[in-house]
Amino acid sequence: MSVYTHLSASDIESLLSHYDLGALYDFTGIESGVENTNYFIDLKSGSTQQRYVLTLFEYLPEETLPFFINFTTELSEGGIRVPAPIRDRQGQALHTLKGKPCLISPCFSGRHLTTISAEHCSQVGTQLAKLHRIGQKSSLQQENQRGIPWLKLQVNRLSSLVPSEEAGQMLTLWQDITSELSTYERSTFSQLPAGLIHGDLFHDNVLFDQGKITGIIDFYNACHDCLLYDLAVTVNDWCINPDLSLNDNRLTAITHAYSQVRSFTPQEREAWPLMLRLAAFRFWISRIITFVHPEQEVDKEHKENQVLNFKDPDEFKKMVFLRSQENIPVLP
Ligand SMILES: Nc1ncnc2c1ncn2[C@@H]1O[C@H](COP(=O)(O)OP(=O)(O)OP(=O)(O)O)[C@@H](O)[C@H]1O
Ligand SMILES: N[C@@H](CCO)C(=O)O
Repeated sequence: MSVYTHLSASDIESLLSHYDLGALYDFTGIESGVENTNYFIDLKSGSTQQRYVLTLFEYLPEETLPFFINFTTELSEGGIRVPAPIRDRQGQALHTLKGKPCLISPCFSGRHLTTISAEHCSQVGTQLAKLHRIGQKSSLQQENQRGIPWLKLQVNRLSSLVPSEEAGQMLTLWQDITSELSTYERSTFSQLPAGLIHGDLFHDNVLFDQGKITGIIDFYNACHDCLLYDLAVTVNDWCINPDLSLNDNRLTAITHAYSQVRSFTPQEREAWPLMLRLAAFRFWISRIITFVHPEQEVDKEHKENQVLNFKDPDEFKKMVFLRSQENIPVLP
């Protein structure tokens, strides 16, 4: 279970003393999740009971959190259902508990999907495009911490840590991607629409209740980057067959719904196949670092926190190969 920092009722009550949300009635550690400690906290105010999510940040430094607080607040004000943190009596969202930064957020009903349909993908496409429209207008700043320079650094570091056959595959795939990128560099890529993106819109970060999206969570990879990259990350998780190839129906549903809100540019259509490979490569590398070589994470302070929910890096290695071989449908 991914509760790395254990809290008592009095720990939570000391935090709640800054807010007017009600009295602690119950609390439960949340088992899913990888990086942070999350608790459901049930509060009672008069005869009303309300559930919130308390997140303790195990790795993210405190100074990075205002961006996530402000971005989710902008999105929420723009009508997207995201967990904009709740502010205390002084208007402050960020607190510290047991030496770790923490936030209280609204809790959405429902669960993430275990079976994904084209209709679900259509809803996600619409919400992602709306999120991007807000993200394009935002003046908030946040670099992609896992962009091209990071990938380059990690490929170099990991090639001496992973088995030699895998190191060879990693270098070859990376060279293929970067050489294709360099041919695009001046024209296509520099002209791709960019803005703030979610960065990790896997299906376990979207909650559904009775077939409808109730909330998009986990903005801790949000940053400024190409909007198309965010769609590629999303498609590589939502629109795949069991063999990881692209599922045509779901892909059509997500891309058409997206394009109803924000039209794709000719440069985006051209860059799409490469973007799918780049997005798959990014998660291959981050999964190796998180799950196979966690000692490579920059923050050494928390290395006693063994990662509890394993995600297989090899799925994404296989996907990078597949995306360069399969026929990629043109964007609408
Ligand atoms: N606002 C929310 N409303 C309802 N449930 C939530 C909310 N935030 C988190 N959860 C629940 O907590 C689980 C873990 O949250 P999350 O995915 O943010 O974990 P994490 O460890 O912070 O991130 P990651 O898994 O990407 O490392 C979710 O799968 C969901 O079940
Ligand atoms: N969504 C990521 C984990 C959290 O960033 C993955 O599946 O590798």
